[in-house]
Amino acid sequence: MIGLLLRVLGNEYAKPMRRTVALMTVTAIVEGLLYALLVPVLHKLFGSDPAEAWPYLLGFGGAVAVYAVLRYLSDVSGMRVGTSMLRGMYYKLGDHLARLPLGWYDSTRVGDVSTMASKGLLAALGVAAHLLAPFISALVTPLTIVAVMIAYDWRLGLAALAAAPVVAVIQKWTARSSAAVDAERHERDNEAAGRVIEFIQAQPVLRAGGRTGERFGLLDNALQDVERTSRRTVGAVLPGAVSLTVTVQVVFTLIMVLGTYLGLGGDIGVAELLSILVLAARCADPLLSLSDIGGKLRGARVELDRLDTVLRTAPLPEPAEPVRPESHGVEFDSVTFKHGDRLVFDDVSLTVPVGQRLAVVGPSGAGKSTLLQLLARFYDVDAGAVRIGGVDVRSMDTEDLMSRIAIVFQDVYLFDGTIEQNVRLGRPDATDAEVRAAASAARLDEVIDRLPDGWAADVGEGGARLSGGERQRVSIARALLKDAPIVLLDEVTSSLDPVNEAAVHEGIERLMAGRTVVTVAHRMRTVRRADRVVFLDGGKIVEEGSHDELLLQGGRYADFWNISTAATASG
Ligand SMILES: Nc1ncnc2c1ncn2[C@@H]1O[C@H](COP(=O)(O)OP(=O)(O)OP(=O)(O)O)[C@@H](O)[C@H]1O
Repeated sequence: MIGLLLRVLGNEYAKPMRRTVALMTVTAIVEGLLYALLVPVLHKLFGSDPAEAWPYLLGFGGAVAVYAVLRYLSDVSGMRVGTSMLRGMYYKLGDHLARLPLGWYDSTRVGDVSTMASKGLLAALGVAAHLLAPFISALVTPLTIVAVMIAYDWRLGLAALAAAPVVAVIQKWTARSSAAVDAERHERDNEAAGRVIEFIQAQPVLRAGGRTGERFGLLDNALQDVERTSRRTVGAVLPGAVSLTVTVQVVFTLIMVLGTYLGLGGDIGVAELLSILVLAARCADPLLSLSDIGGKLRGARVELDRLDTVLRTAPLPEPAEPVRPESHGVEFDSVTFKHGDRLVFDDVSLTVPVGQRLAVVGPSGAGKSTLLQLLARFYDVDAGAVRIGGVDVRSMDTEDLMSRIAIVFQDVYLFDGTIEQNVRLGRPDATDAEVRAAASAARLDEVIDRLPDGWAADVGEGGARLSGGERQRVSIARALLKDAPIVLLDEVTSSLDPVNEAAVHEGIERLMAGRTVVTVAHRMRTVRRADRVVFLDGGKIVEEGSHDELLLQGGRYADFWNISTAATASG
């Protein structure tokens, strides 16, 4: 477990961790010796002169004081290591997430990463701060007591020691039988958490569609799964917990019977027997807590394993000697790309010369958005190359690549902050005048004028306080401020109101001016203004030319537009 923690976090924590474990072990030994001091105390108290117990009682008091100090120090040390690990883990996870390919972030990751950043990291903290000390104490204190018992009366000591292998076997057995269920339980918990988020987010759609019952069903199923796996977890752990309790009770009874036998035979006195029984009882408590601590440690292990898996996910390789392109034409050279088993591009080639506009059209699922994603290196291609200014994007430094591309997606994400902060993300070092110029070019100024707090208006989480068209305008202002030579645009499919539509269109025209542009196009006027159009389907470019040429050809593109325009007209 500690090995896993150190692997996940890095070896810089090895030294403080070793120190903490050593301190906790010494504390546990002192705790065991403390109980051992009860033997002479009881011996003297039941002896001929009970006053002789005083020096031992004072010694006991001193030992309690030493133990208290050690306990304090080891708890503080555990807490310190835990919190510094938590901080380190946050940074490590944050740095790593920032380097993972953007394609890694599909919708299922949100739940995973948020669970990891909360439960996973707290598990790491918990191991050092809360679980390690009781775990070490539960193992070392009884062993120390047994050592004292052996020194005192080897027969009774050995009887107590007999518990050790049985306890070890039970612990191993419980760990093994619960491992699979623990992992499944974790999956189910995550799934249920995801369903709850989905259920909350989908409320407007569900209510509008009157399908709340069905969705409740999905959530119900997930919760029932959680309940089922919880029951299985209890089923897997219970035999171990019961066996542990029974073993401890059996050994205790054995010591009592053996002690009574030895006492009756005159081998040991009442005081000795009483002392041994007190020691045996002190052994039992920490041993019994082992099953509880073991369960918590196993839970922490599952979280740490998942964290480890994410941290081992390789970021896209960075070139040793990055190349900086001189110009900004873009090119797909015999690109083949798969999403899992789905072949999205099969040997696709296209070029967009500097300053030209390419519109990408095709049926749903044809790979239009993926084309933009490959240009921005969300993923690496499986064969062929994507080039910018003749340079393979894999040979470019990622930061450099991203600085040359402005992306406007359909779904705009805004951070919970002011409009100004959100626009400034495009270029954090821009002057106020530049930010305002970009906002006005994106027709965002009229939105700002309407809002009571103007520039300082808070957009809410995800931009919830703005309309879809207004969010688009913020995103266009961001892209304008960035002033990148390449623009990738995923045109909004949902219809905007006429005012927003005109404003968004105007902003986009300004954004595209003089830049190399690749647009996923859904509107006739976007396609008309493009220099060239490609029609994607079945992993290939099936038609290519200007809008007018393609319409004249009367092929797939013409059919596609006739159907879409008829649908728009009738809608
Ligand atoms: N993250 C992903 N994991 C697996 N498959 C994916 C992923 N993203 C997209 N796909 C698949 O790749 C194919 C192309 O998807 P893409 O989103 O590029 O299509 P599109 O032409 O933009 O579709 P639409 O017009 O509906 O947005 C689809 O079959 C889709 O199911």
